[in-house]
Amino acid sequence: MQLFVSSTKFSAMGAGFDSTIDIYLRVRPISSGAKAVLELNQEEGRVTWTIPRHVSLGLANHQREHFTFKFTGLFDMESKQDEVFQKVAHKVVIGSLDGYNGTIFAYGQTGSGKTYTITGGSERYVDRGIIPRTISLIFSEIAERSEYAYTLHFSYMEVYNETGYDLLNPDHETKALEDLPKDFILANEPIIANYQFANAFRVATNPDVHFLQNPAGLGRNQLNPMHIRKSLQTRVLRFVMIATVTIAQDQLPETISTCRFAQRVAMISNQVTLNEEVDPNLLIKRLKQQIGDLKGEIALLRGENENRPPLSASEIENVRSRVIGFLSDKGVDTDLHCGGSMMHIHAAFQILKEMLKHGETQTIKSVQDDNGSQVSSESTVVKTLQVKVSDLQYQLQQRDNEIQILVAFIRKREAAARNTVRSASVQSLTDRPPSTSCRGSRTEEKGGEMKRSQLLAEKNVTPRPSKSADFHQPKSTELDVDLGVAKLPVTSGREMDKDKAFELFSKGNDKMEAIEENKSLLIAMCANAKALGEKVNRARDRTYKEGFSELRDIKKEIEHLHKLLEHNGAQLQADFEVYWSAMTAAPASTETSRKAPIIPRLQISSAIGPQHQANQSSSAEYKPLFPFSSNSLSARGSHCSPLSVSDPRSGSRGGNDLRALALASSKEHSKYVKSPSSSGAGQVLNNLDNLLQPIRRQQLKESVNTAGLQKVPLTGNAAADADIIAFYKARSGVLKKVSS
Ligand SMILES: Nc1ncnc2c1ncn2[C@@H]1O[C@H](COP(=O)(O)OP(=O)(O)OP(=O)(O)O)[C@@H](O)[C@H]1O
Repeated sequence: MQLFVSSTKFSAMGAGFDSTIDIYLRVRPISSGAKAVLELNQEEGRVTWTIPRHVSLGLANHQREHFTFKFTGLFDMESKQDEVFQKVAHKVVIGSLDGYNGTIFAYGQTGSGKTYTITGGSERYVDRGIIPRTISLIFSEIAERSEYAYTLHFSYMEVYNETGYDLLNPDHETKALEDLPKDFILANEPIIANYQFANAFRVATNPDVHFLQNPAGLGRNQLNPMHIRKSLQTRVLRFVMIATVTIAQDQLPETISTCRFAQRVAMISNQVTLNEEVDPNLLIKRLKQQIGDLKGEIALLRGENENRPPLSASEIENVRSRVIGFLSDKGVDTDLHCGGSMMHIHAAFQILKEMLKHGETQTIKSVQDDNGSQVSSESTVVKTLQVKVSDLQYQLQQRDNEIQILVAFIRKREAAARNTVRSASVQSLTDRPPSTSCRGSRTEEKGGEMKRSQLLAEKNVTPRPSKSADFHQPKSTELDVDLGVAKLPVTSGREMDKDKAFELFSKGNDKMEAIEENKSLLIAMCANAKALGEKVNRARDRTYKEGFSELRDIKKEIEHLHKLLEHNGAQLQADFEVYWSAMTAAPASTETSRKAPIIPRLQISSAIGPQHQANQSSSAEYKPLFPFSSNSLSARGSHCSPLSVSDPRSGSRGGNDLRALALASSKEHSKYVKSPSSSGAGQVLNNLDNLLQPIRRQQLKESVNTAGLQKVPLTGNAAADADIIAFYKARSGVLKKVSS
């Protein structure tokens, strides 16, 4: 899928859905001093321009006073970049992630705000345009869509009439469109090095994103419908278009022409289809499965594959209960699923036949008894009763199963308890001479009780005390021993079967009861502790994750702001160099100072921070605030810096040269601006990195564990480790594929 963001409308999101192209109108604020001649009225998506008569008289279109155009939406002079993005681009970007190509295209006369809308203003963060906001949205969306893997290709091109050139290619070679690879829009290699968001691409998961930028100065006359069709074919016609206009008097004809053009574009029908690229292996697997299913169905219909033994009684019962369920269901659409073979189907019909016969007998009986009035109700009652019986049988079976499980469980517990108590009690019983009492000595018994209490106290469990610490006194030491409940014939303690003796001994013994009770308590508490532990872990994971993604987003924003500040700083310094050269080269006449247009820019730029101003006046030891080298800045090319110093819109390459010159000499004069190492943003980023580090480590560890890659040699460096793990995961994927 591709998303083109270019200096133009696209709205339809449904597969195979026909729609017209959405056209938005954006009105640029007029410059101070310019005269607004158009009155803008908006109602129900219609925009009406009212031109005062004295203005319209000067127009070539014969004194029309009203023009009415229809747009999907209007952004007036007050509209902010965020609003434009949310209304125009958000759905297109999300649509591109869902598999629909998307194009956002700004169209309008020179200076009407195409670049401002698409790329954004270069000085204030809030002024960032559709491209940077799109990139942010794509990355935050794919972070949420962990079930998909995305690969992002990014290109940045200028298309001017029939030529285009790659803004990310350092040689900036201009080529005719037909000389560019035919699929240049589809398959540009990821060119990211020069773009300020390059770091973000480390994530390496994204949809194809293509950004097109029309050149400075490209107006309505150069980019007409003919060029659109020839250059970018239907692909570009799947778009959202933003028509940019100004209501200044001198732009009036262009504004009206832009609106007319927009109306024509709005009439183009736009068909959007879902791009689905399926992994060939997955497709083969899916088709094989389909073939298997179809073969099974054919065999079933032909009555083949029935060389299996006849249905067992329980299988027939199963079919019967399904048939009963089917008949008792009141829904008309209910299906009868009686099993996977012809035999099952035959059995179902057989059962139905029996039931029908049975119903007939009942009917005949009923007719004889009652002369017909109860026929249907009686057969219904029979059916209902049959259903109930079958239900009850089923429930009985369930209960039986549960009882079996419980009995097995209790037996297991009893055996465990026997082992514990036997070592403490039975041992003393059998080791003692037969003439002595079977009761243990008080000291031993107390000792045993103490151990149990200590154990339970350590586990923080309140034990149930035994009713009596003593065993019953024996009535006879010769023939039998009174164990309170059971009489145990004694010939010799040593000859007695130990297990049997213990069983009889412990039966009804209140100590045994206490042990059982305390044991259940312990089990319950363990289960509770386990549940609580899991709950705590879940809560902790959730909090960590939420906190982490919030921190990561904030960090992204701060990094961006930081870069923006650096960039603005470099501009400021360059502007200052130009200003300084001009001031030092020319004689300092009052006239020159009055004409110098650069001074207000210095004042604006100094708004970077009051601290900067204070430092400037208090010390001569300043380092550059934004230490771009002249090389690094010129390598960024025209897409990274405005073209001129005094007027960012002038588009003059001369302005660029001036800046390059200024930057070359900026090292010498860099003392006027403060070092970034002490800047607040740098500090905040460091702090955030420190905060994110342990969480990243934890995430890395988790991803290693999840992937079963515990033996992967890691370096301790988060970025390097992430690459190593990605490599190992890819490798194990390939091995799996090869082995399958
Ligand atoms: N909505 C707006 N709010 C504030 N300033 C704006 C707005 N639109 C445009 N501008 C400013 O107006 C000037 C011209 O805008 P921009 O460069 O975007 O025009 P353009 O249509 O791209 O022109 P060209 O076709 O010559 O490249 C710039 O200084 C820009 O910052």
